[in-house]
Amino acid sequence: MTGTLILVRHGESEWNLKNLFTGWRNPDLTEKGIGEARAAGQALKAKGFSFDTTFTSALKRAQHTLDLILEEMGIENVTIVRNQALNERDYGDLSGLNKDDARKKWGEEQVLIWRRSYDVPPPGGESLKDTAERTLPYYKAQIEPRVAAGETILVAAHGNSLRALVMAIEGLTPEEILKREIATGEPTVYELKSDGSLKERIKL
Ligand SMILES: O=C(O)[C@@H](CO)OP(=O)(O)O
Repeated sequence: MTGTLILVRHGESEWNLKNLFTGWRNPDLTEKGIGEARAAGQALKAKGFSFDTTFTSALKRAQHTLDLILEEMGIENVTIVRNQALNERDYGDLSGLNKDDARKKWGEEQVLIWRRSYDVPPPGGESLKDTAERTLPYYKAQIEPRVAAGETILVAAHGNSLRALVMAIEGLTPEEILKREIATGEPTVYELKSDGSLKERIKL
């Protein structure tokens, strides 16, 4: 038996547009982000998907994206599980700062290390490794068993919480996952085997 896991990053947020470090701060989607979420819903509808359960983070931009996808698909009665284990990585003291201003203050290289190293956290925040250490146990306990049992599950989350999941599902190294940019509002479909391992990755 195979199950289906669909991962989607939220649409463009107000702080993506302003080029601010976001993390656990809580901006909503922009008009463009709303359009991206609706387009994701249309793409999933065109493929005939329906969901046994859906998951999202405790943050507005991901929750709103999920709501818009379900609305576009005409799905009203599905369970929505919201949990902060799926939140974006906490950017600590960088949260709310402009990414270009941060580069001017700390230098290009240091900011790149904070943004795209595996285990160097930004001051007061989480590295990707820290993020994976809270996101993966949640995935293993709450999401993977459902997919392994043959369900179809949609997860609307964030660039770095999804990186943690993709790394585990695709068996990527830290170097490989850090090169993977997860675009806003573009669903990826994974067919998983009954032991949770990857059968096929389909980009919509
Ligand atoms: O600001 C953030 O929270 C994230 C995602 O937008 O940024 P980055 O691309 O640096 O991981």
